[in-house]
Amino acid sequence: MPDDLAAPERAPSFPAPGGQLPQHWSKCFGCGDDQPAGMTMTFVAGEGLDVTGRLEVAKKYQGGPGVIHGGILTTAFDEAQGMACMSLGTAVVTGHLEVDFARPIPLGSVLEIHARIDGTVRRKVYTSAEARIVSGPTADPDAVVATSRALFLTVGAEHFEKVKNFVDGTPSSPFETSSV
Ligand SMILES: CCCCC/C=C\C/C=C\C/C=C\C/C=C\CCCC(=O)SCCNC(=O)CCNC(=O)[C@H](O)C(C)(C)COP(=O)(O)OP(=O)(O)OC[C@H]1O[C@@H](n2cnc3c(N)ncnc32)[C@H](O)[C@@H]1OP(=O)(O)O
Repeated sequence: MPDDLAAPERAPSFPAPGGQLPQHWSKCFGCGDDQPAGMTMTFVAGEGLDVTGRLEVAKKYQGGPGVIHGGILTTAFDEAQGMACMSLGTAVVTGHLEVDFARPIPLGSVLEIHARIDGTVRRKVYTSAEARIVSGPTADPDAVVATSRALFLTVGAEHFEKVKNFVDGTPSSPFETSSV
Protein backbone atom coordinates (compact mmCIF):
# COMPACT_ATOMS: atom_id res chain seq x y z
CA MET A 1 0.00 0.00 0.00
CA PRO A 2 1.60 3.33 -1.01
CA ASP A 3 2.21 6.16 1.49
CA ASP A 4 0.73 8.86 -0.74
CA LEU A 5 -2.85 7.56 -0.85
CA ALA A 6 -5.50 10.19 -1.55
CA ALA A 7 -8.97 9.99 0.00
CA PRO A 8 -11.47 10.45 -2.83
CA GLU A 9 -14.89 12.07 -2.55
CA ARG A 10 -18.02 9.94 -2.49
CA ALA A 11 -19.77 10.49 -5.84
CA PRO A 12 -23.25 12.10 -5.68
CA SER A 13 -24.54 9.22 -7.84
CA PHE A 14 -23.66 6.63 -5.15
CA PRO A 15 -26.73 5.47 -3.18
CA ALA A 16 -27.33 6.77 0.36
CA PRO A 17 -26.07 4.56 3.22
CA GLY A 18 -28.17 1.39 3.36
CA GLY A 19 -29.42 1.88 -0.21
CA GLN A 20 -29.27 -0.92 -2.76
CA LEU A 21 -26.62 -0.53 -5.49
CA PRO A 22 -27.67 -1.00 -9.10
CA GLN A 23 -25.98 -3.84 -10.96
CA HIS A 24 -23.05 -2.30 -12.85
CA TRP A 25 -23.72 -4.44 -15.93
CA SER A 26 -26.77 -6.64 -16.42
CA LYS A 27 -24.72 -9.40 -18.11
CA CYS A 28 -22.17 -9.50 -15.26
CA PHE A 29 -21.44 -12.99 -13.89
CA GLY A 30 -21.19 -11.53 -10.39
CA CYS A 31 -24.22 -9.25 -10.12
CA GLY A 32 -26.21 -9.24 -13.38
CA ASP A 33 -29.87 -10.22 -13.56
CA ASP A 34 -29.52 -11.04 -17.29
CA GLN A 35 -26.89 -13.73 -16.79
CA PRO A 36 -28.48 -17.17 -16.16
CA ALA A 37 -25.17 -18.73 -15.01
CA GLY A 38 -24.39 -15.84 -12.68
CA MET A 39 -23.99 -15.43 -8.92
CA THR A 40 -26.63 -12.66 -8.60
CA MET A 41 -24.79 -10.93 -5.77
CA THR A 42 -26.54 -7.94 -4.24
CA PHE A 43 -24.98 -4.90 -2.56
CA VAL A 44 -25.90 -2.07 -0.22
CA ALA A 45 -23.95 1.14 0.21
CA GLY A 46 -22.06 1.80 3.45
CA GLU A 47 -21.46 5.12 5.20
CA GLY A 48 -18.33 5.95 3.21
CA LEU A 49 -16.54 4.48 0.18
CA ASP A 50 -17.76 1.01 1.10
CA VAL A 51 -20.36 -1.63 0.32
CA THR A 52 -21.67 -4.83 1.86
CA GLY A 53 -22.38 -7.65 -0.58
CA ARG A 54 -24.33 -10.88 -0.15
CA LEU A 55 -23.67 -14.25 -1.78
CA GLU A 56 -25.68 -17.43 -1.30
CA VAL A 57 -23.22 -20.32 -1.62
CA ALA A 58 -25.21 -22.64 -3.91
CA LYS A 59 -24.29 -26.31 -4.43
CA LYS A 60 -23.10 -25.49 -7.96
CA TYR A 61 -20.27 -23.42 -6.42
CA GLN A 62 -18.61 -26.51 -4.89
CA GLY A 63 -14.84 -26.88 -5.13
CA GLY A 64 -13.52 -29.22 -2.43
CA PRO A 65 -16.02 -31.63 -0.85
CA GLY A 66 -18.87 -29.58 0.61
CA VAL A 67 -17.10 -26.23 0.41
CA ILE A 68 -17.05 -23.20 -1.89
CA HIS A 69 -14.66 -23.21 -4.86
CA GLY A 70 -11.77 -20.82 -4.28
CA GLY A 71 -12.31 -19.22 -7.67
CA ILE A 72 -15.93 -18.47 -6.85
CA LEU A 73 -14.89 -16.78 -3.61
CA THR A 74 -12.25 -14.84 -5.55
CA THR A 75 -14.92 -13.73 -8.03
CA ALA A 76 -17.13 -12.59 -5.14
CA PHE A 77 -14.24 -10.51 -3.75
CA ASP A 78 -13.57 -9.03 -7.21
CA GLU A 79 -17.22 -8.09 -7.57
CA ALA A 80 -17.47 -6.62 -4.05
CA GLN A 81 -14.35 -4.47 -4.34
CA GLY A 82 -15.40 -3.41 -7.86
CA MET A 83 -18.78 -2.36 -6.49
CA ALA A 84 -17.07 -0.34 -3.74
CA CYS A 85 -15.39 1.54 -6.61
CA MET A 86 -18.84 2.63 -7.79
CA SER A 87 -18.57 5.19 -4.99
CA LEU A 88 -16.09 7.02 -7.26
CA GLY A 89 -18.68 7.37 -10.03
CA THR A 90 -16.27 6.21 -12.74
CA ALA A 91 -15.74 2.85 -14.44
CA VAL A 92 -12.93 0.61 -13.22
CA VAL A 93 -11.33 -2.70 -14.15
CA THR A 94 -9.37 -5.06 -11.93
CA GLY A 95 -5.59 -4.88 -12.35
CA HIS A 96 -4.55 -7.09 -9.41
CA LEU A 97 -6.43 -9.19 -6.85
CA GLU A 98 -5.27 -11.37 -3.97
CA VAL A 99 -7.19 -13.55 -1.52
CA ASP A 100 -6.40 -15.24 1.81
CA PHE A 101 -8.61 -18.24 2.53
CA ALA A 102 -8.80 -18.45 6.33
CA ARG A 103 -11.66 -20.90 7.06
CA PRO A 104 -13.68 -23.45 5.04
CA ILE A 105 -16.97 -22.04 3.74
CA PRO A 106 -19.65 -24.76 3.58
CA LEU A 107 -22.22 -24.99 0.80
CA GLY A 108 -25.50 -23.51 2.04
CA SER A 109 -23.74 -20.57 3.71
CA VAL A 110 -24.76 -16.98 3.15
CA LEU A 111 -21.66 -14.81 2.90
CA GLU A 112 -21.46 -11.12 3.62
CA ILE A 113 -18.50 -9.33 2.06
CA HIS A 114 -17.62 -5.86 3.32
CA ALA A 115 -15.45 -4.02 0.79
CA ARG A 116 -14.03 -0.52 0.72
CA ILE A 117 -11.75 1.88 -1.10
CA ASP A 118 -8.63 2.46 0.99
CA GLY A 119 -7.40 5.28 -1.23
CA THR A 120 -6.33 6.31 -4.70
CA VAL A 121 -3.10 7.29 -6.49
CA ARG A 122 -3.80 8.84 -9.88
CA ARG A 123 -5.90 6.17 -11.74
CA LYS A 124 -5.04 3.47 -9.21
CA VAL A 125 -7.74 2.52 -6.70
CA TYR A 126 -6.61 0.43 -3.71
CA THR A 127 -9.31 -1.69 -2.07
CA SER A 128 -9.71 -4.32 0.65
CA ALA A 129 -12.49 -6.64 1.81
CA GLU A 130 -13.37 -9.39 4.26
CA ALA A 131 -15.99 -12.15 4.23
CA ARG A 132 -18.12 -13.48 7.08
CA ILE A 133 -20.68 -16.32 7.19
CA VAL A 134 -23.94 -14.80 8.43
CA SER A 135 -26.22 -17.82 7.84
CA GLY A 136 -25.65 -21.55 7.45
CA PRO A 137 -24.11 -24.48 9.31
CA THR A 138 -21.04 -22.60 10.61
CA ALA A 139 -22.46 -19.06 10.76
CA ASP A 140 -20.57 -16.63 12.99
CA PRO A 141 -20.92 -12.97 12.04
CA ASP A 142 -17.89 -12.11 14.20
CA ALA A 143 -15.48 -14.49 12.42
CA VAL A 144 -13.63 -13.39 9.29
CA VAL A 145 -13.39 -16.44 6.97
CA ALA A 146 -11.46 -14.81 4.10
CA THR A 147 -9.83 -11.49 3.20
CA SER A 148 -8.81 -9.81 -0.03
CA ARG A 149 -6.93 -6.82 -1.41
CA ALA A 150 -7.13 -5.50 -4.93
CA LEU A 151 -5.96 -2.76 -7.28
CA PHE A 152 -8.44 -1.31 -9.75
CA LEU A 153 -7.68 1.15 -12.56
CA THR A 154 -10.17 3.78 -13.63
CA VAL A 155 -10.91 3.55 -17.36
CA GLY A 156 -12.87 5.51 -19.94
CA ALA A 157 -15.53 4.22 -22.31
CA GLU A 158 -12.81 3.58 -24.94
CA HIS A 159 -11.58 0.65 -22.83
CA PHE A 160 -14.79 -1.26 -23.64
CA GLU A 161 -14.98 -0.02 -27.22
CA LYS A 162 -12.34 -2.57 -28.20
CA VAL A 163 -14.48 -5.51 -27.08
CA LYS A 164 -17.98 -4.28 -27.84
CA ASN A 165 -18.54 -6.81 -30.63
CA PHE A 166 -18.37 -9.65 -28.11
CA VAL A 167 -21.35 -8.48 -26.05
CA ASP A 168 -24.46 -10.65 -26.39
CA GLY A 169 -27.92 -9.12 -26.33
CA THR A 170 -28.68 -5.60 -25.06
CA PRO A 171 -27.33 -5.20 -21.53
CA SER A 172 -27.82 -2.16 -19.33
CA SER A 173 -25.33 -0.25 -17.20
CA PRO A 174 -25.44 2.95 -15.15
CA PHE A 175 -22.05 3.85 -16.61
CA GLU A 176 -23.45 4.49 -20.07
CA THR A 177 -21.24 1.76 -21.46
CA SER A 178 -24.28 -0.14 -22.70
CA SER A 179 -23.23 0.64 -26.26
CA VAL A 180 -20.33 -1.82 -25.88
C1 LIG B 1 -15.39 -6.50 -17.31
C2 LIG B 1 -15.95 -5.32 -16.58
C3 LIG B 1 -17.29 -4.92 -17.15
C4 LIG B 1 -17.54 -3.49 -16.85
C5 LIG B 1 -18.93 -3.06 -17.27
C6 LIG B 1 -19.12 -1.61 -17.32
C7 LIG B 1 -18.90 -0.73 -16.37
C8 LIG B 1 -18.25 -1.11 -15.09
C9 LIG B 1 -17.96 0.08 -14.33
C10 LIG B 1 -17.50 0.04 -13.08
C11 LIG B 1 -17.29 -1.20 -12.36
C12 LIG B 1 -18.19 -1.32 -11.25
C13 LIG B 1 -18.23 -2.44 -10.61
C14 LIG B 1 -17.26 -3.51 -10.95
C15 LIG B 1 -17.71 -4.76 -10.39
C16 LIG B 1 -17.04 -5.89 -10.54
C17 LIG B 1 -15.61 -5.99 -10.87
C18 LIG B 1 -15.31 -6.84 -12.03
C19 LIG B 1 -14.19 -6.16 -12.73
C20 LIG B 1 -13.43 -7.05 -13.60
O1 LIG B 1 -13.35 -8.22 -13.42
S1 LIG B 1 -12.63 -6.30 -14.90
C21 LIG B 1 -12.01 -7.68 -15.82
C22 LIG B 1 -10.60 -8.07 -15.49
N1 LIG B 1 -9.67 -7.02 -15.74
C23 LIG B 1 -9.29 -6.66 -16.97
O2 LIG B 1 -9.77 -7.16 -17.95
C24 LIG B 1 -8.19 -5.62 -17.06
C25 LIG B 1 -7.17 -6.00 -18.10
N2 LIG B 1 -6.03 -5.10 -18.00
C26 LIG B 1 -6.02 -3.88 -18.63
O3 LIG B 1 -6.89 -3.56 -19.41
C27 LIG B 1 -4.87 -2.99 -18.29
O4 LIG B 1 -3.76 -3.70 -17.87
C28 LIG B 1 -5.26 -1.93 -17.21
C29 LIG B 1 -6.45 -1.08 -17.71
C30 LIG B 1 -5.62 -2.62 -15.87
C31 LIG B 1 -4.04 -1.02 -16.96
O5 LIG B 1 -3.54 -0.62 -18.22
P1 LIG B 1 -3.35 0.94 -18.59
O6 LIG B 1 -2.57 0.97 -19.87
O7 LIG B 1 -4.65 1.65 -18.55
O8 LIG B 1 -2.53 1.50 -17.39
P2 LIG B 1 -0.95 1.44 -17.14
O9 LIG B 1 -0.39 0.14 -17.57
O10 LIG B 1 -0.35 2.70 -17.72
O11 LIG B 1 -0.86 1.50 -15.54
C32 LIG B 1 -1.35 2.64 -14.82
C33 LIG B 1 -0.80 2.52 -13.42
O12 LIG B 1 -1.32 1.29 -12.83
C34 LIG B 1 -0.22 0.43 -12.47
N3 LIG B 1 -0.66 -0.96 -12.74
C35 LIG B 1 -1.34 -1.40 -13.81
N4 LIG B 1 -1.57 -2.70 -13.69
C36 LIG B 1 -1.04 -3.09 -12.51
C37 LIG B 1 -0.98 -4.32 -11.81
N5 LIG B 1 -1.53 -5.43 -12.32
N6 LIG B 1 -0.37 -4.37 -10.62
C38 LIG B 1 0.17 -3.24 -10.08
N7 LIG B 1 0.12 -2.04 -10.70
C39 LIG B 1 -0.46 -1.97 -11.89
C40 LIG B 1 0.94 0.86 -13.32
O13 LIG B 1 2.17 0.51 -12.74
C41 LIG B 1 0.73 2.37 -13.38
O14 LIG B 1 1.14 2.91 -12.13
P3 LIG B 1 1.74 4.43 -12.04
O15 LIG B 1 0.59 5.38 -12.26
O16 LIG B 1 2.26 4.51 -10.64
O17 LIG B 1 2.79 4.51 -13.08
